[in-house]
Amino acid sequence: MLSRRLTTILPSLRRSSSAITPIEDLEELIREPSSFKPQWSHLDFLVVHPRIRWGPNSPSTLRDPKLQLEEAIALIGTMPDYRVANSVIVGTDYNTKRARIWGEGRLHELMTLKEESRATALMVNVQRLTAMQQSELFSLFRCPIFDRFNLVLSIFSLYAKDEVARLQIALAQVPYLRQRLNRLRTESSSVLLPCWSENAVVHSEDELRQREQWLRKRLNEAVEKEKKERSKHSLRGPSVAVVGYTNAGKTSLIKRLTGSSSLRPLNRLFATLHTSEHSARLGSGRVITMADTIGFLYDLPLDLLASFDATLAHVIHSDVILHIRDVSNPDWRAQDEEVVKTLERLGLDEEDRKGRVITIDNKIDKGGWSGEESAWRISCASGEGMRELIVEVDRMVRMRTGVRGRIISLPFSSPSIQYLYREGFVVGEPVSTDTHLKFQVNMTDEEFQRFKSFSKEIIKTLRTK
Ligand SMILES: Nc1nc2c(ncn2[C@@H]2O[C@H](COP(=O)(O)OP(=O)(O)OP(=O)(O)O)[C@@H](O)[C@H]2O)c(=O)[nH]1
Ligand SMILES: [Mg+2]
Repeated sequence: MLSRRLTTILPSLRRSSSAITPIEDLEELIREPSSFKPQWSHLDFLVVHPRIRWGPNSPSTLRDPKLQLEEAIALIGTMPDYRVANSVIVGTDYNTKRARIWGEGRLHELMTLKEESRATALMVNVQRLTAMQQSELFSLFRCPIFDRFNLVLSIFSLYAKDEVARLQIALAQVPYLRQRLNRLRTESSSVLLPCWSENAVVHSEDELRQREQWLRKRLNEAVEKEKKERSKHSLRGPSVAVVGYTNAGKTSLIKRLTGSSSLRPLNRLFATLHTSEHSARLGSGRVITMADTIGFLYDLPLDLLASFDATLAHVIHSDVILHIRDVSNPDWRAQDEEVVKTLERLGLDEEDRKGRVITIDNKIDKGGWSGEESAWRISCASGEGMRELIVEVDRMVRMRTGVRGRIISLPFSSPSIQYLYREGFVVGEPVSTDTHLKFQVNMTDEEFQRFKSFSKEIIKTLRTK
């Protein structure tokens, strides 16, 4: 019989556990960043990676358990006050979905390890523990029990900078609560939730449905407002999005190509949590808008990803997508597979990918290469391969946006000249005749029509003056 009396001092909760948060309080929680925080301010983790034993039902995975454990440790390192006290890989028949995951012997070893390491939290490195598993593990370990889902949710809630992000996180928490509805009738329920403290027991399906509807409505409104704001400040030209596994070098690449001083590459998972846009000028003179995006992560739960759809959705509609991979990471193949899967889940099928995605092998200064002929090899650190990549981006942008070369002849004093330069349409030096300048420009048909109506407008204004 397992000892249920093994206790640890529970880390103090930010707020005392309460019943359901009424919608009015939720509103306040979402408005007020300082109250929207992970539930625990400081934790020392025992990280356990369950290595699934090979068997007829085991899932196929390219991943090395050691690398998976390292990634879980790096994820915890993303939180400023979370530390890893100890970590271990333990064989398991996880597929059997046993309530306690491991047998008694293994559990005893883990509980001893937790005590010896003075850990105050347990992280089981699986996508999501069932409500039953979480509750059972809590009754044994007497500390907060994390899986990848609630760890990622805690990270997101700590760094949620605006209302949209906070609403997305609150929405992502709904299915989590629903799964635990009515199942948990112990004290444990109040410490199982990653964000603010709530008690799943007192929720009813109706209350949750109301909350979900309210959150969706608020989220739609907030997204519309943000869209309007964005369109006011929106940058010009074709759109190029940079996607990839977290820490692959997306921000570094955009910083290299745009020189944007606001970008800060960091050696941290999820360093970028919000899409941002930056202007770059290609060799052809075209101005493009580059979007830096949130990194993908192995096993990032679908509903969590879906809750961040609002940000990622427009990325998928970019004219060109750069998929950057860190080929110096021994795990790059599995990461690559995960990114491709995620893009598919977001609606980018194989055919679409072929015509729109440029695959990039980054960090070649650290060694490693995918061996794939079609991948562009670069180093954001040394700048190697950058020139060739820019030429390829230019080619792809032109192909995707149907840009054609044209000659436009304008009088020396035409105000439209400024327009052509400002929009980045001009290629090379103009040729002058006695009265006119001849410009070689690259424009799509749509841009040409817009230019013509702009010129007409200008001429009209000049005439009426
Ligand atoms: N050696 C080397 N380091 C690189 C290179 N590119 C990026 N890095 C480093 O890799 C780390 C991650 O870079 P970021 O550009 O922040 O990566 P990211 O893909 O934006 O990461 P997230 O925003 O966290 O998803 C930083 O420490 C960079 O300095 C490279 O070509 N060579
Ligand atoms: Mg980044």
